Amino acid sequence: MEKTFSVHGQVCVGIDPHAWLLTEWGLPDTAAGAEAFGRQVVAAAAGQVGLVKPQVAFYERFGSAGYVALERVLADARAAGLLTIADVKRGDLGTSVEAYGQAWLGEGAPLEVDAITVNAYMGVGSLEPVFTLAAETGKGVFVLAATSNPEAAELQRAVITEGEQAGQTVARSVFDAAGERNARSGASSIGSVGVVLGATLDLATFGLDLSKAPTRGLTPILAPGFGHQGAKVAELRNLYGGYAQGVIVSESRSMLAVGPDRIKQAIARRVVEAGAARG
Ligand SMILES: O=C(O)c1cc(=O)[nH]c(=O)n1[C@@H]1O[C@H](COP(=O)(O)O)[C@@H](O)[C@H]1O
Repeated sequence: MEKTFSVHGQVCVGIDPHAWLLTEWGLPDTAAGAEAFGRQVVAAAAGQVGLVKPQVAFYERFGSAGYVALERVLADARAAGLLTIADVKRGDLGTSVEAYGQAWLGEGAPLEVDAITVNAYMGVGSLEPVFTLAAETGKGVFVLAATSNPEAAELQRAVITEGEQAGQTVARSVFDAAGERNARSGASSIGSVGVVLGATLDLATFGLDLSKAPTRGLTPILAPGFGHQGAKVAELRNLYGGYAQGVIVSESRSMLAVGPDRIKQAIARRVVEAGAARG
């Protein structure tokens, strides 16, 4: 990831083929339309950024044809040297979560990507098989910790009353669990267990203090919420403090909505802004 960041910066282009976007791009709201959309976004992103994040839901709505479309988009991204984050928000236990891991992070799997988003509602520990697989394959996992949607605050700000994490918010316990794994793995730079921290949030109200970077194993942060949801790239350092070097600045609609003819320029603009914000 450091190499990607140093060569291409921290911007990630979201690939979210909403029905209305397909219409605006002159494409049908079908699997073929979502495929063409994804492949055009990949072509525009190639060479400008290091990361793309397809939102799997927009492909899944077309069933098996949607998955074939997604496989082709992912193949294009790989061929273009882009790292891929599948936004699947999976979560389960035991051998079931292990199977999800193999589906997305397994070497040679049809849907193989470089990282996935996961949900810790069944406990961070339930995701251990995916963390193990990610470490073995050199891939990444982003655990939802403080998400950008307003409905999440009640649950994610809730304070734990029992066990080792008593007194911490749920969001903080997820963040700390990721940090512990990155430090434990001996990573001297950016670790493989990341968290999702929405850029629209006041993270202090989630019990999170990001002012100082850890001395071992920086936890990477997937940061959606820029652009359409209102967060500003120029605020990167204010939002993520000592962790700013490991933040993936993710945007979908705000870049995609400019249309196929102008998306390349929109991406280029954001890369410059994020570079300036990172300092
Ligand atoms: O995991 C995510 O990527 C995610 C987490 C979060 O807290 N908020 C959030 O918006 N997302 C995703 O990031 C994308 C945001 O899209 P835009 O709001 O169009 O930039 C969508 O695919 C969301 O599902």
